Amino acid sequence: MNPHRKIGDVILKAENISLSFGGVKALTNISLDVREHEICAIIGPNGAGKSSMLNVINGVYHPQEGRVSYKGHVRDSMHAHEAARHGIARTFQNIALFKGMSVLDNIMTGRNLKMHTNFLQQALYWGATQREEIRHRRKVEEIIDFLQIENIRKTPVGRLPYGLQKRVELGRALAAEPTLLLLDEPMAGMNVEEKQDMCRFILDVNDEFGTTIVLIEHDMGVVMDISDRVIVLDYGKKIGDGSPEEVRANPDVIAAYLGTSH
Ligand SMILES: Nc1ncnc2c1ncn2[C@@H]1O[C@H](COP(=O)(O)OP(=O)(O)OP(=O)(O)O)[C@@H](O)[C@H]1O
Repeated sequence: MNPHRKIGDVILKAENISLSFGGVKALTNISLDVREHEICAIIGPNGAGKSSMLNVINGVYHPQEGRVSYKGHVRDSMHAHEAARHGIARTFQNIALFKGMSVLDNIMTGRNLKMHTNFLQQALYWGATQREEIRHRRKVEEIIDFLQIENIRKTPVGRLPYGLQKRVELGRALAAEPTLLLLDEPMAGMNVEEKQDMCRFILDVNDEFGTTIVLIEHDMGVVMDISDRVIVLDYGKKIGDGSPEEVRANPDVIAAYLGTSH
């Protein structure tokens, strides 16, 4: 990791978040901070509430209690499209790409929020629309270079191996030029080599673009290797929060998570 990386101020603050689905308490009184430029992992056994927490952060779920502030602004209720507009992008546990579309076109869909011209403007101002299109294409090509997927840019995503599909999904999230990138199990189902590649890309995104990253990951080796900080959930409660070394030595975490054959 780049020794000159500088972790900044708190960019995202969740305070006393509680979320239930009917009788199921998915999250109980969770508070957490994420600092600018850091890589923060959320770990915990199945059903611990990790995905729910990510969904609260990007406005998909609305907690019954607590509040979230992002870049200093408190949000009582924020919707997913607003989160995206404010620079929060995410990938999903199950790949959510258009399988019949090419890699290039899939990544281009990540630019949607950046497109300023509407249908009428497109009809009236053809030149401006063309220039905007060229600008977006250039950005997408940069991402394709960055992720080293030039050779498959025209390939329909459904024909790619799983590891590459995950990389394309990362590309689509990057196309939105996010400040905060949420990754839900970016390495699930990958072989060792694919995991190493993905780790490198995550570290490079953080390093080169300064993107703050919150990720959910089950692979402990990966989590401990790439994270600045690890937050541990168990049965919807926070039981650990600290550096990888601190979390590794936390008895509650060992009992709840690391001690199990997860
Ligand atoms: N939309 C929903 N409707 C009802 N219950 C839900 C919903 N989403 C999550 N839950 C419940 O909330 C709890 C936390 O689930 P969540 O998916 O957040 O856990 P997780 O830590 O991400 O699990 P996993 O590692 O298996 O993905 C579980 O008991 C789950 O069944």
